[in-house]
Amino acid sequence: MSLVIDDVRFSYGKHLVLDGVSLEVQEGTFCALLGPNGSGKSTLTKVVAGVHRPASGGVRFRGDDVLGLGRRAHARLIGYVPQSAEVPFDLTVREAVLLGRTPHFGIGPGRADWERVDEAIGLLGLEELEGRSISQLSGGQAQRVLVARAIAQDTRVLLLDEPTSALDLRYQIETLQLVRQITRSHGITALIAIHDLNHAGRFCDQAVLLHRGRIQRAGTPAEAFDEAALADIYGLDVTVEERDGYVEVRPVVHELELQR
Ligand SMILES: Nc1ncnc2c1ncn2[C@@H]1O[C@H](COP(=O)(O)OP(=O)(O)OP(=O)(O)O)[C@@H](O)[C@H]1O
Repeated sequence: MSLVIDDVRFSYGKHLVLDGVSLEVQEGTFCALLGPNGSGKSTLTKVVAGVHRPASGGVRFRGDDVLGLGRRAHARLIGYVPQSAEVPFDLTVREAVLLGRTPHFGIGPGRADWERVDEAIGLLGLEELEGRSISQLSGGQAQRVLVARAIAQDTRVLLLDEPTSALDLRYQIETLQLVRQITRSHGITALIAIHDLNHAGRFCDQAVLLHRGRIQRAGTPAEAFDEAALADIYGLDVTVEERDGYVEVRPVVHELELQR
């Protein structure tokens, strides 16, 4: 039982961005997508989210084709947290989180929908902001609303595209802990595009390193974070050590020699 990405190729015009990406993520696994800027992480999450249609290859969940699903069925199966989202009209935080419930209800939300909304607002610590207009939120607050919306959507798969990039340290940790916890408690499969190798090493079960649209290494973080491979992919020397049971990656920083 797993999410399978099978030999996906995708181009923007003539620019090939995903060059035969294959990946299997078991149910209940928290998987990190890592790699330098422009390596294809966002594009891969967008393909799985149904935003982009691949030129070839497929995505399956529990053996069923995901990309052929209608919009509503897809949204009941897969939740997606984009890097940022524009909402065409102004909403309160609570209304924005309710948008996550639209694949589940008919004419209007029922009590169970509002319960899920309130639960997600509580999980993301947004209670004090719930009546606030989303146009008045800080970047990090808006990012937490997007995560709450996806959690309220109550899907089997959760895709998160750099959901912690605007969060302060406490909310970064809390959000990653929350996602890890729901993968454990609800058997949800989560795929997160993230830059911080150490956060991935601390919270994720599986790590996938993308470079120029291809997977270079995959496995547990300890397996994937190979010093030579990371140096090659990022163009920077690093050391990898185990600390308190987790892998820790540190850049080797050479002082810049500035020309006078
Ligand atoms: N809408 C677009 N049109 C054309 N090219 C795009 C588009 N979006 C992304 N690209 C290009 O595709 C490549 C992969 O981009 P993508 O956003 O998937 O990378 P990423 O690994 O998520 O990068 P980052 O870490 O900077 O967010 C890049 O070269 C980028 O310039």
